[in-house]
Parts: sequence; C-alpha cells; structure tokens
Amino acid sequence: MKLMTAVVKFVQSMPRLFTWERRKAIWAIYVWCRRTDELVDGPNASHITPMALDRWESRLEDLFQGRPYDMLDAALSDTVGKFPVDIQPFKDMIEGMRLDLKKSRYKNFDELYLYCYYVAGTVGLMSVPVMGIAPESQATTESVYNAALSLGIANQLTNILRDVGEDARRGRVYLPQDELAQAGLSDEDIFAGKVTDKWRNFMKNQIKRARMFFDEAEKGVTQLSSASRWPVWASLLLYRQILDEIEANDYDSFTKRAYVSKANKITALPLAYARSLIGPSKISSKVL
Ligand SMILES: CC(C)=CCC/C(C)=C/CC/C(C)=C/CC/C(C)=C/[C@@H]1[C@@H](COP(=O)(O)OP(=O)(O)O)[C@]1(C)CC/C=C(\C)CC/C=C(\C)CCC=C(C)C
Ligand SMILES: Nc1ncnc2c1ncn2[C@@H]1O[C@H](COP(=O)(O)OP(=O)(O)OP(=O)(O)O)[C@@H](O)[C@H]1O
Ligand SMILES: [Mn+2]
Repeated sequence: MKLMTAVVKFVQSMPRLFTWERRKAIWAIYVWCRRTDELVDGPNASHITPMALDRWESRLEDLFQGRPYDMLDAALSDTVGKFPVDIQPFKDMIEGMRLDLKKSRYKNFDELYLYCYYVAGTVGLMSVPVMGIAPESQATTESVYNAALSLGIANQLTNILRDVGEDARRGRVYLPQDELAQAGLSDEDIFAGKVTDKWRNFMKNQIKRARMFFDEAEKGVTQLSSASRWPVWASLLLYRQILDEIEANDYDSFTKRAYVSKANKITALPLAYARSLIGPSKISSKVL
C-alpha cells in the first residue's frame, strides 16, 4: 500500500487524533490530490492533454463555488465551506501536472524546486487551514505556512530520490542536470542504472538537502493545533525514513524501491505521539 495512503488510512483510523470534521476535510483534499496526480501518473496518463487539465481546473472552480461535479468533488466543496481553504494551491498543483506533461528534464535546483512546490508544496498549503495553528502559538502564520511548504518539498525530493529508476523508465529525470554534471554523471548513467562512487557521492548530497527541508518543516509542526500534530509528525517521520532506506540500499534507487518496513512504521507512531505532545512555546516561537 502506498505510504501516503497508509498514512491517511492511519489518520482515518484514529478518530481521537483528528476531529471528525478535520478527518473528513483532509480525506477530501487527499482524494482531490490523488485524482489530480493520477491524471498524469495513473493508467490513463498517456491520453491526458492540456485541455483535460483545463477541464479539471474548471471543475475545481465550480466545486469551490459550491457546484461539485460528483460525490468526491462534493466532499471538497463541503471542506471549502467549513475551512478557510484557498483555491490557489489547488490551481498550482494542476499547473504542476501541466509542467509534468511537457517537461522531463530539470536544468538546476531552482527549476526542480518550482516543480516540487507545484506538486507537493501545495499540499502543505492546502492542509494548514484544516490542521489549524495552535491558539497559543506565537509564530507568524507565514512561518507556519513556510514549514508546511518545506514538508511538501521534502516529501517530493524524497519521492524523486526513491523513484529514480521508475521515473527514468518513464523517460523522466527530475534530478538537476547541473548537479549531475558537477558529480561527473549524465542521463546515460541514470539509464545504465549502475551504483558507482560518483553516484553514491551525488546521492549523499541530495539526501542531505532533503533532510534540511524536513528540519525546516519540524519547526512548524510544533505550532499546529494539538489534535493535528500526531498525524503530521507520523507522516514526516515515516516519509523521512525513506531516505534512511535509500542509504541502506547503498543508494540503489535504480533497481530497488526504498520503503519503510511495517515494524519501523509501527515504531514511528509512538515516537510521533511523543513529539506531538510538544506544543508551541516561547522558545520555539522565537525560532520561527
Ligand atoms: C497528515 C497528513 C500528512 C495529511 C496530508 C494528506 C494529504 C492531503 C496528502 C496528499 C498527497 C498527494 C496524493 C498529493 C498529490 C501529488 C503527490 C503524489 C504528491 C507526492 C506525495 C507522495 O505520494 P506517493 O508516495 O503516493 O508518491 P507516488 O504517487 O507513488 O509517486 C508527495 C511526495 C507529496 C505529499 C506532500 C505532503 C503529504 C505534504 C503534507 C504537508 C502537510 C500536511 C503540512 C503540515 C503542516 C506543517 C506546518 C508542517
Ligand atoms: N468524531 C467522530 N468519530 C467517529 N465517527 C463519527 C464522528 N462524528 C460523526 N461520526 C459518524 O460519521 C457519520 C458521518 O459523519 P458526518 O460528519 O457526515 O455527519 P455529522 O457528524 O452528523 O455532521 P454533518 O452533518 O456535518 O455531516 C455520522 O453519522 C456519525 O455516525
Ligand atoms: Mn513518484
């Protein structure tokens, strides 16, 4: 089961974690994001055209105005009516899918960052109004949104490092071309799929940067409302562990798909719970 689905199913199974309304809202956002991702990643991806994405965007505008197209859109309509969710991150995610349709190489990290913002940073921005910021938090709203953005970026960078072989087989190289060249690597090395010392060095730096974004995200989780902190910590710790698994696989993302074992998933949950008990404090608000 995809890690993200497992996390959301976990969220669904622990009513005391999220309030019922929040659970439904997160689920509605997740379903919309998954449907959007499936447009370019799913079984019908090869038939998807920019026009289909335009139609998906006008359906989004309709559901935001209370005119949902189907039951799943109606769930998001309900969420929009109950939480101060903004349409822009949803539009930006669709823009990310348009980019994914036409772009299969990324010159540098600036280009890759923008793509990660579109497809994953947006998820963080969508989620904050539902997660809620703790009333006692003294952090600026902007800093909490920046942390949410960082979690999305961290997740997407991790996803890219996990899926190098899978994405290459679909003709996509998300890794920055200039950084590959600096490491003495090229697309041919990726398609050849050999783990060399050059590759190990390159991946160590990529993993280090992804972990930096997770560190940035951590500062914001503490500022969330208490009922939201556990599932977000669980999601953060679980996804970050994929980086440990890539290292354990000797950086072989060509033939192996790094994943977090059930045992490690289970041990992450009480850890996440312990972290979630720490809420906003004078010190942490100064940090942000
Ligand atoms: C508790 C919790 C984390 C809730 C968020 C749940 C939610 C709305 C998830 C949506 C994820 C999704 C399906 C996005 C569509 C695009 C996509 C696929 C993004 C990639 C996700 C991983 O998907 P998967 O592992 O299935 O990858 P493949 O499709 O197999 O390639 C991404 C890597 C990005 C996911 C991004 C997040 C989960 C960001 C969550 C951020 C927050 C909840 C913000 C928390 C707030 C603070 C202050 C830190
Ligand atoms: N906190 C909760 N934990 C678990 N199940 C719940 C909780 N709140 C509601 N439910 C169950 O889920 C069903 C659907 O919930 P739903 O939110 O759609 O109905 P509701 O809670 O009555 O409010 P609304 O009218 O806003 O939909 C409810 O009929 C109830 O049985
Ligand atoms: Mn992927």
